[in-house]
This record gives sequence, structure tokens and C-alpha cells, in this order.
Amino acid sequence: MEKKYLDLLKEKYDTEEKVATEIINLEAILNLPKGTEHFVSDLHGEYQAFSHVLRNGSGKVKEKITDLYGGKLVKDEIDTFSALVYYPEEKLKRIKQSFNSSEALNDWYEVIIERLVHLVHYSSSKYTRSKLRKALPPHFIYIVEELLYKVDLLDNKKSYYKKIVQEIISLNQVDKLIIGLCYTVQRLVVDHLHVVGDIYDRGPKPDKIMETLINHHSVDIQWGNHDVLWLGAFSGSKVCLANILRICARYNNLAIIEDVYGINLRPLQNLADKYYDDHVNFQPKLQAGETLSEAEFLEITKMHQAIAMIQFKLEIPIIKRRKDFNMGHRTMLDFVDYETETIQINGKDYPLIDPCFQTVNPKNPEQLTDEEQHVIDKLLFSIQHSEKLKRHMDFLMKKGSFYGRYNGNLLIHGCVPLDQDGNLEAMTIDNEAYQGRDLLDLFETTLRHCYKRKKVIDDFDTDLVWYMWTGEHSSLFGKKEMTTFERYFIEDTATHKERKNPYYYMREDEDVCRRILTAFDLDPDLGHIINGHTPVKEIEGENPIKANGKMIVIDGGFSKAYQKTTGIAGYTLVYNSYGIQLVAHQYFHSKQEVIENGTDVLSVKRLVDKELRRKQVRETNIGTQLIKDISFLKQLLATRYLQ
Ligand SMILES: O=P(O)(O)OC[C@H]1O[C@](O)(COP(=O)(O)O)[C@@H](O)[C@@H]1O
Ligand SMILES: [Mn+2]
Repeated sequence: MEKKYLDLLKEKYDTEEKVATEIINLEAILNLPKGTEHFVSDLHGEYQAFSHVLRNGSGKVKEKITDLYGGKLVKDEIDTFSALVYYPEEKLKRIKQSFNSSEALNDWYEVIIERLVHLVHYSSSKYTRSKLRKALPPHFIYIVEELLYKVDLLDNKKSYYKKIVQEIISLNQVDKLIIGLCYTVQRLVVDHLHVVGDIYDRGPKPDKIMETLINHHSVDIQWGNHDVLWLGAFSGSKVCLANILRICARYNNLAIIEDVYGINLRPLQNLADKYYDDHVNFQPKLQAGETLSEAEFLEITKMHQAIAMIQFKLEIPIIKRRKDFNMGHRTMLDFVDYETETIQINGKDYPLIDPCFQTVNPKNPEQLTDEEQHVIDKLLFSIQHSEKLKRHMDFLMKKGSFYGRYNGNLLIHGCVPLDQDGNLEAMTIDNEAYQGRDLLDLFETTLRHCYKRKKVIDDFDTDLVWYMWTGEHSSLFGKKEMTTFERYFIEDTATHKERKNPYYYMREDEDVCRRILTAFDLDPDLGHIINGHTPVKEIEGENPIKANGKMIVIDGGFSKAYQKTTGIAGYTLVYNSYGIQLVAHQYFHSKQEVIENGTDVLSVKRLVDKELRRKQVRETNIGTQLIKDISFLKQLLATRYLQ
């Protein structure tokens, strides 16, 4: 194997000098400061807010501009410059309109290009030239390199520089160059992006987030429960499908299904029209400023009921055939007394508010009517044949995983199920107990297997994918039960409570976090756990940095639906060679506001961890790989050339 690998390597490096050059190059990279990692989570379809955070690099862009121009430009100018870098197309248009002579505009062009080139130079200072090259606007690489490497030279080169810029202006290429340079800065400021789960559901534009991620230069994803729900639906789970449609109806996002992914909802609508009417608990939740006509509002309310009832029916046979799921208490429609319109939960009877059980057969509540069966079959067919959804789901599979081990940290959306003493809690499947990393690995293998076999829809793997959304031992969910049924039909809010796995309070304890890191083969002295999933209630004084800094929870409420509870508009984490910094974002109103007023929605920063000395590439995941590469190259040199 090794011999074969060396043979292949020899084809690529076919002279002694080439091998030596590559070794020197890689050794040099190892000594550079580590690249900046950017962590976000719980985006929940909020594309604009996400895009803004990416564009401003959680404040890093403005920080770099201030480093360079803090003493030379006033605040307004820094804001305008920053807004240009964030939204170059729109801001450039505005700036150009503000000039009334072409001379003045040309003067501005000269100045701004020089500043941008400076900023690119500064932002790339810790990267190799080859990495910078990859980040430059492709059509202008030669010109920008000329400008970049002339920028520091003495006066006699100034005219050369000026000439280049004037040529660019006269050839009408200047706008494209400026826009390209702004994107280069954005790209250089963040080397790698981690999305710690929940791209989908609740907000209006998860598809646009997916497109952005697909075009991003370097990203990994730790799946969230909502992402797995979409993957499950696409893999053939009807109950996952019913859930995503129900959530889209609940948050008035059916346009994602219909207009974005091209799924025909007509059959569901017909069913809804036939059996359902208005129902206060099924009315769509609208975001501030969002409106619907009365007819649309009613239509969605009805579809919401139709799909929720299909969901509740579909859950029952799965729960019955999968005893290992331990969900016998969740076959809700079985516990309803259809005469008295009450339900018994944990031995207590509760009246049902407006039960809309028109399609339920009291003798066999799990039975779908022929119409319901037809609707869900058709929907599954359409969803599995949506080209666009396939592209998005394929990418989610390719870049995603249940947990990430990256540069010493453990990234995980929800939890690692624990018992009350803080020990790993096992789930038993086929008489075998799985816990901690093994359990998560099992989930991941199952999901991948299920995704490959989309035609098989009633097997254990497909059922287990649904369990990952809602099961008590799912690391993505981590609550005793999901009380969706209770929230729709029972008034007593005590029944709505979802009891959390002990993980969610044990994670305050440093020892527990250290043990988890060890269980994932990470160094507890150096690593941190990075979680999303549970909104941190800053408003009530909750601290996102827990367990003496070992645990960082970054679900701060990108999701508008949750901002009331969190009091902020999302956290992001930035990990560069100097350490880890948490950024709490203020409300993001609109990109228009940033473009017009230059006001940026920043951001309170908190230091989580400071490196004693600057961390180098050598100490990162990539560094470990490079060290291996160097060792092979040295072997190649020793065994094939220097003999
Ligand atoms: O209030 P909604 O939007 O119906 O959602 C409630 C459900 O979503 C969940 O919070 C899961 O979603 P999150 O992962 O976004 O928290 C469940 O625990 C809960 O049952
Ligand atoms: Mn979640």
C-alpha cells in the first residue's frame, strides 16, 4: 500500500527539486498562524441575518478596517467602508450616485482601490500567496497581484500604480474589480465555517442558506434535528415528511415546499378543504410585518390540521413495531376517549380543545383514510423527485455529520445523552447497548444507509431516522418527549413541558464536560464542547459560556420566533490564532439599513479562551495532515531519489 502510494507520489513529484520544494512549502505552512474558524448554529431559515454575519465575519471585517484606518478615518467613513465590503454591489451603486462629477468619482475610485488592496494585503498576511491567489477575483488576479506587491514600494512606483488604476477605470472594469476585492476580503477574514445544525424550519429561506453554503469555500455541518427531519423525508420517511409540512404550515412557509422545491400541494389542500375548518391552534404564526389574506390564512389553518392528523396516525405503527424506541406512551390517538372528547396521559384525564378528529376511526386510530394515504404517497413521490431538493440534501449529506472533532473541539448540535449522575446513558437496540460516541456513530451510519436506499421506507433504519428527530436518546433532540399533540389539543400547559435530558444541566459542570471530551478522544485540557439547539436566555441572565469555559452554547436566536426568549439575535463564535471569542449579535433589521446608514448590528464580544502564544497551523487538523504529507515526501526523497 505504502509502496503504491509512493509510486503515485513520484508521478506527481517527478524530480528531486519538486519534492524538496514541496517539503519546504509545507513546512512553511505549518509555521503560519492557524486560520480563522467561524461557528454559527440554529439558522432556521433566516438567510438575511446569516448572510450578514458571514459578510461581516462576526465583526472581523470592521476590526481589520479599524486596525488599518482607525486613526485616519472618522467613524462614518469606517462605517461606509465596512458597508461597502459587506454589500459591495448595492453600496457601490449608492456611493456612485452621491458624486456629481466624474473627476470626483475617479478620485474616489483611486482612493478606495488603494484601501481595498491594503485591506486584502492585511487580511491575507497569515496566509500563503497560493491561498490568497485562490481568494482573488479570478478575472483580476494578475492586476491585483501587481497592485498588491507594489503597494508598499517607494514613490517612484506610485505613478506605475496610478497608471494601472486609471487604465482599469477607463476600461470600465473598476466596479467589477471593487466588488471582487470586497468578496476577497470577506473570504479571507473567515478561513473555515462550521454550521452547528438547524439550517431548516421556522424561517423563510433555508434554501438560500443552502445555496450560500454550497458556494462557500470551506464549510462543514453538524446536523441539527430539523436538518435530519428533512433528510429523513427525502430518504423516504413519511412521518418525517408529514412533520416538515406541518412545521412549514405552522410558520407560514409552505412556499418553500411549493415554489422553491416545486412540490404540488394541491392534493393536501383538497383533503384539507373537505374535512377541516378554522381552528385557533392551527393558525399560522406570522412574523412581524407578514400578512396573509383571510382566505390564505384559513387555507393554511386547514392544511396544517390535515397534515398534523396524518403525522399523529403515522407515528403509531412505528412506535408499536419498534419497542426499542420506548415510546409506548406516545401513541396519542390511542389514548383518546372519542365519546367524551378527553385524553388520558400518565393516568390523568384532560379535556380536548376542539378535537379535529374527523378522519380518525376510533376503533383503529392509526388507520389512514384512503384519501390521506393517497395524499402522503403523492407527496412522498414529489419530494423524492425534486431536483433542487436533491441537490440541497446531497450537499447536506456530503458536508454533514452527527458531530465534529475539529482542532481539538467537539461540535455537536444537541447533546450526548447522560443519566442523572452525568454518566453516558445507553440506548438499547436489538439487545445491544450503545452510548456516547458509539451511539452517535450508529445514528450516523443508519442515516447514511437510509439515504442511499430511498425506495425502502418501512425498515428499521427509516424508523430510526424519525427517532433521531423526536426520541429521548437522540443526541439531536435530547428531551423525554415532544409534546406537539398536547400543544394543539390540551389547555393545561403543564402537559406541554418537554423534559430535558440531564445533559442540559450537567453540562454546567466542568468535570462532566471533560469526561465527554475524553469519551470523544479529545484532550480535555485543550478542547471545548460547542453546542447549538437550546436557545440561551440572556434576557434571564443565562450565560452561554459554561463549565469554566469548557462548554459554549451558541444558539442565541437567529430564529425570529425565539428572539423574545433569548433577548439577542444570535451568537457566533470566532476561533483564530489568538483564541476563542464569542460574539452576541444585536437585532438585525435589514440589509437595507446597513447599506443606507452604515449601522452595523454589532455585537458584544466575550473572550472564551486566550492562547498563551499564537496557535499555528501545525497544531490543527490540517497541520496533522500536512505533517503526514511531509513524512511521505521525505520517504519519497530518501527511497527514490537520494540513493
Ligand atoms: O413551537 P414549535 O415551533 O412547534 O416547535 C416546538 C418543537 O420544536 C422543538 O423545540 C425542536 O426544535 P428546535 O430544535 O428548534 O428546538 C421541540 O422540542 C418542540 O416540540
Ligand atoms: Mn435543534
